[in-house]
Amino acid sequence: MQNLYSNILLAKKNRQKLLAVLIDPEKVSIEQAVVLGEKIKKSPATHIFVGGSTFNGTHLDELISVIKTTTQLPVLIFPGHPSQISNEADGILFLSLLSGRNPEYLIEHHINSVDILAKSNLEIIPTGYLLIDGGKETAVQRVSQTQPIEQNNIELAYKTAKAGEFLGKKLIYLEAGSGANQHVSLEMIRYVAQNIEIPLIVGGGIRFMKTIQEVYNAGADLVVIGTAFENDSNFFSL
Ligand SMILES: CC(C)=CCC/C(C)=C/CC/C(C)=C/CC/C(C)=C/COP(=O)(O)OP(=O)(O)O
Ligand SMILES: O=P(O)(O)OC[C@@H](O)CO
Ligand SMILES: [Mg+2]
Repeated sequence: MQNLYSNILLAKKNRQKLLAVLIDPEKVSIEQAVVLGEKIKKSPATHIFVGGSTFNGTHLDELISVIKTTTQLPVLIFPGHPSQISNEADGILFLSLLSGRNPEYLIEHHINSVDILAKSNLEIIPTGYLLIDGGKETAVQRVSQTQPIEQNNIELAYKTAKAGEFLGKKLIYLEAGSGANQHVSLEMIRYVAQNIEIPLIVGGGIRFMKTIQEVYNAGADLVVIGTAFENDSNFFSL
């Protein structure tokens, strides 16, 4: 029995902020994974997310088991596709792309994941995933063929997140897209965080330690760092 979600809730209750490092399996070899795992172990990260928009699942089990030899941090699958599910992880963010209107990303991939998930020990965490315009076309947008919510449409972001909560999602993830020019605005984070009960994840385009703090202060419970750590594995010690 996993307790990933209850630990996230507990952290929120205690105002303890969480930090996930995103590992893109397409960019990391098995050899590199050992070094990366050691770096993550020394970093302030509390979670490891594994996933990529275009990854096809090759060497995923091995990659995760190698990472797990280096660190005890919980590993959560952050899937772009059902092929990215691995039983070596601890849990999965069962994303539904609520900002878009593509049925594949609202329900189809989920149906196609049932056989593997029903047999797995993964803790499944229903997550409302909202793509917010980050100033350039992102991989998620391209792959999912959906339009992001405009940065200035705070009302729509809020209503989409709240509808997700009413639907029973356990987390809301505001995503500006990997390598976004602009992260989700602090104003949008503040408004959404103040008006939902469930924990809020924010990621995409966050490049500085200072920004992580600002995003926390605006109300994010968990921040995701991908590109900044991919480009510099000493990012957190700067
Ligand atoms: C439910 C299952 C198993 C699959 C569908 C899950 C859904 C709805 C995904 C939403 C759309 C999507 C393609 C999300 C990708 C999330 C992700 C892993 C992002 C990180 O990858 P990037 O870093 O953006 O990709 P690149 O490195 O390829 O640019
Ligand atoms: O790569 P970055 O820009 O840090 O984005 C992380 C994550 O939110 C992408 O899905
Ligand atoms: Mg990436």
